[in-house]
Amino acid sequence: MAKFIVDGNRRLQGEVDLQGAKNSALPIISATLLCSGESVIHCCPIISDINASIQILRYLGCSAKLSDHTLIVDSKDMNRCDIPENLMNEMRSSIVFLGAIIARKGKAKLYFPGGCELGPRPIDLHLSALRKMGVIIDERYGLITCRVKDKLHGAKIALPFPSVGATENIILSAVLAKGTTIISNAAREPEIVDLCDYLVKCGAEIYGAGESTIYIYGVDNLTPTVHTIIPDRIVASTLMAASAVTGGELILNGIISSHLDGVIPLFEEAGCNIKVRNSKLKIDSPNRLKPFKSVRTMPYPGFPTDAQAVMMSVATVAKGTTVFVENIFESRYRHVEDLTRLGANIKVANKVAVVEGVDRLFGAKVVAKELRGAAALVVASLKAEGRTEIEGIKYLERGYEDLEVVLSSLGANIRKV
Ligand SMILES: CC(=O)N[C@H]1[C@@H](OP(=O)(O)OP(=O)(O)OC[C@H]2O[C@@H](n3ccc(=O)[nH]c3=O)[C@H](O)[C@@H]2O)O[C@H](CO)[C@@H](O)[C@@H]1O
Ligand SMILES: C=C(OP(=O)(O)O)C(=O)O
Repeated sequence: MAKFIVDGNRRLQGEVDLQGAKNSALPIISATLLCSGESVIHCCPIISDINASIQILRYLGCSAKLSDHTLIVDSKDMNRCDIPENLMNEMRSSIVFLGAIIARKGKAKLYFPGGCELGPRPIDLHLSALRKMGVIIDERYGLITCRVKDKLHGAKIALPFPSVGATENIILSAVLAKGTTIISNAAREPEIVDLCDYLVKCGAEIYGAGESTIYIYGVDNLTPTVHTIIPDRIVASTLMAASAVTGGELILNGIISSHLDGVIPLFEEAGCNIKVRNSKLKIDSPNRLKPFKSVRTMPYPGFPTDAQAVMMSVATVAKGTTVFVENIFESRYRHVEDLTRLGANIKVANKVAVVEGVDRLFGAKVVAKELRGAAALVVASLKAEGRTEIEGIKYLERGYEDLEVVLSSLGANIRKV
């Protein structure tokens, strides 16, 4: 089992290029099933979730080749409409193959998805929307069997919560459905916009992506295209957090600053000086950070739940108290126990965590339990005095490409063993 060894308390300094967004690449990869032929996806991050998606594409009969961050998918020979349990278990995003397979084949047989445990992650909103669009669904023994009686048809779908995955599955099924689909209370994340941009380039008719109401007019077919994945705003937040805890100076290349609107003001509250020019962001951090006023996770454009854990690592060494409220997932404080092991002072009660900043953190052996919790441990370990060993790196590798190499290039003493 791979682990990180980190000798902390070194100031980070330097410049890095941002990787492509995992949460954008994954639904776009499943969307390649909708255009029979060769799609070219640039800036694809090299991470284990992308590898899992490639395995699913190949199982379905498509060819998929990832080389130098460009993924070429040819879906013309797609000849299956099922995904086996082991591949579904690899990641949460396996579920966004559902909408695309149904749209392309009129039937699908999938298991419930796996992925990081953050509390219950039902897919009831995905399934009830598909039912409204004419899909007959049987759920038994963890298997979801779907078939379309006649043709997939558009529908008016009001989501009770702006679920990212449900919005993506509805879009994927609606682009080739007969008639109009209107999604109200749709998720507004930049990754939804990127998926829609890709589909529109393929010939889909989608209006309102990035807003709460999305209109999709079904078309007869889509043609493959070339697309570049947007930069990863959560990796950007993680690197900013890593730099901030060490009092460092970091330049991030390739950002879209509006995607960081929920995050940048918090770093400024903490006393960091941030300058943005075009796609470059520079963050200079003081030796001692101030606490955040509060960190409350919300659907986009609010503060992203995926950046909560790394911001908590920043708060552990601020001079004062920060209150966190996790509003999206029931169990997204699993990193707290290990941060405490490094010397952090954190109390959790249900969705609230209160972090009293401490003067120093100290290296220890810790075990990551999920993706962003793993990133939070890496951030804290960079500040900790002495050696930290972080197990559970496989979770980190779901979403971060060569994080230890990136951090080493900034002066961190971190290695994978
Ligand atoms: C691959 C990907 O893009 N993952 C992101 C996506 O996950 P994901 O798409 O799974 O997240 P959702 O937006 O669907 O989930 C948010 C909340 O809605 C609930 N819910 C969701 C669907 C449903 O059918 N029923 C239901 O109750 C979930 O349990 C959760 O409490 O958005 C999350 C919220 O921004 C991010 O943390 C994940 O990184
Ligand atoms: C929770 C995440 O991903 P997933 O939905 O794929 O588990 C994440 O990216 O932080």
